[in-house]
Amino acid sequence: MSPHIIASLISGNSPAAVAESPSATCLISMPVLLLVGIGLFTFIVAYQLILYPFYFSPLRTLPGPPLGPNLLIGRFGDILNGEAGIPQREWVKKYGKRIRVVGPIGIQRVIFSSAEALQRILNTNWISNPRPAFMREILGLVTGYGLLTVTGDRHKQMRKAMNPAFSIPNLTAQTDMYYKAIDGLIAILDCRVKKTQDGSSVEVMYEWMSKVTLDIICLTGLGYETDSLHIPHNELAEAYEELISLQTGRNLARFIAILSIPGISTFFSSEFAWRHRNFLAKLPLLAQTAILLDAMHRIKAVSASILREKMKEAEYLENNEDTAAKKDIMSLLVRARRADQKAKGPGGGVLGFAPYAMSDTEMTDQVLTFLGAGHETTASGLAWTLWLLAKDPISQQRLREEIIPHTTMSDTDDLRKIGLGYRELKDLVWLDCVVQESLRLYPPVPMTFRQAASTDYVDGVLIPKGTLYYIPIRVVNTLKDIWGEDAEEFNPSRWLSEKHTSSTPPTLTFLAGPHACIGKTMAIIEMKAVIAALVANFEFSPSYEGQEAIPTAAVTMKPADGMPLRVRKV
Ligand code: HEM
Repeated sequence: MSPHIIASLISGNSPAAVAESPSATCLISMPVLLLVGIGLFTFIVAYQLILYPFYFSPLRTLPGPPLGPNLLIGRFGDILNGEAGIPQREWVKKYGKRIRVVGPIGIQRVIFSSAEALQRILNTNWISNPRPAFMREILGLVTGYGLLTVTGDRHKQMRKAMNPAFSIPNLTAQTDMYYKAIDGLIAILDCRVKKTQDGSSVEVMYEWMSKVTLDIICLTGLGYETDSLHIPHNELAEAYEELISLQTGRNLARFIAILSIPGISTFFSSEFAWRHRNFLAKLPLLAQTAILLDAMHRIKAVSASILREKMKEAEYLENNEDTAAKKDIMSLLVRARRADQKAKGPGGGVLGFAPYAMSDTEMTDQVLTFLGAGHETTASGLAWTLWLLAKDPISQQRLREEIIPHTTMSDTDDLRKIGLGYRELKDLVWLDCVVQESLRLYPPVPMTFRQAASTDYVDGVLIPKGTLYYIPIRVVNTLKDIWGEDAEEFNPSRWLSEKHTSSTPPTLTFLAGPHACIGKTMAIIEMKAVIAALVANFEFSPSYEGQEAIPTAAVTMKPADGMPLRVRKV
């Protein structure tokens, strides 16, 4: 129906008369168009928020929590205000292992927690269930567009190129590199404890863990000395501190909303955006983005310079046949790339196709990925382990008794040095039980997402293309039918039983399938080395009566209060 006819119906004039009077057409048709627009908008909103999820979606028959008091945000409020993974755990307990949750603006998430369903999503059909775009955009901005953001064939190639650098022989060769930072931390804590009158000091343990893990990952991953334990103003340490301070659930929700604007992540990655960050900071909602851009710019500059150094070094080693080659992961990758290029010749891969070799940009992105993926996760894992030991003095003492025979007392100070290698750390049974149990109960990455790229049947449920899967890492790690009635309690002894000493631990802490954490073994060995040295020298207890842990999660699950603990020399 043309606007003239609508206008004539309203005004009572003939359509022709209305058509001849442009001002009348304009006056009358505008409110009508406005009404039609409002009607259409209301319909779209109602369809998205209510009609589709509750009357048309094939997922509507799945059990799950009711929509909640606020139509616009769905159950998102519970997730934002609750402890990481806990609202989901309660829903799984109440509604079962296949549930649907309606989140903000009617977006549906499906939570599967059976082994079969997760196997299908993460392993068998991993290519059709990639990380969703919003997640790749966020990870790309803070950890570079490396292994964490690619999928399919590109991921397969990149992972194949990187796997050798994470092999057991390489990790074994690296273990002694941990101890410079670990010994530094022990000496600092000792000094702080000695300064107090009662021989005990309250230390914000997450901060110390963040520093020691940054120093270790920089040295083992990049061959770069940060020494953030002694030099708090180290440029990399400062930039990461800023990034970590941005990690709150609310900021994450804000970033997801902003990054859903098409093209915005390319803009944020540009030099132009960084140069105009002060202007961006003044715009509503973008203040945090400006801080993020600035921190990432500084981290990228350091990463690029590290890579340049590595390339020079690799060239020098080739020409001088030096045997003292560096053992850090980045040096190994750079040397492997040169060897590969040399063997196949320029453009001379199989059947004339260019062989796969990471570009310089991809290599810089891997530097960022190691720093982003390997630093905070391990720091969180360590802080939670110390917390659990502080609450369980018997397990803590048992651990000390296991470790002390493997230590030596230093001649210069009264500190115990451990210096244990890969194999010895792996063989300490109670240490293994404690670390595995802590990673089960407080997984540093409590959940992740996948998105169905095509329609599929999972666990008998028709999953439409585009459906978001919430991968419930913390929920699966504490399922009572797998772990027993004490599934939500800290009980390291459970790892002594035969059932749990099989080579495949049934936790999802490092995920499963082709995207499972490449740094798993490295992280576990590093955690063991740090915990062993700390517990051999110090006793940890809660810093005040009635202290509770407050896990907060954006990407990693950290203690909201930084985990203050009382530290006393043993
Ligand atoms: C306790 C410490 C750690 C935990 C709990 C952890 C956990 C995880 C999880 C859950 C994922 C899968 C994320 C997803 O697909 O959505 C992952 C992937 C990854 N992690 Fe870790 N991680 C830890 C330490 C490390 C370390 C030390 C490194 C490297 C130096 C590292 C490098 C990576 C990389 C590169 C990926 C992407 C793997 C791929 O997609 O192929 N992580 N990690």
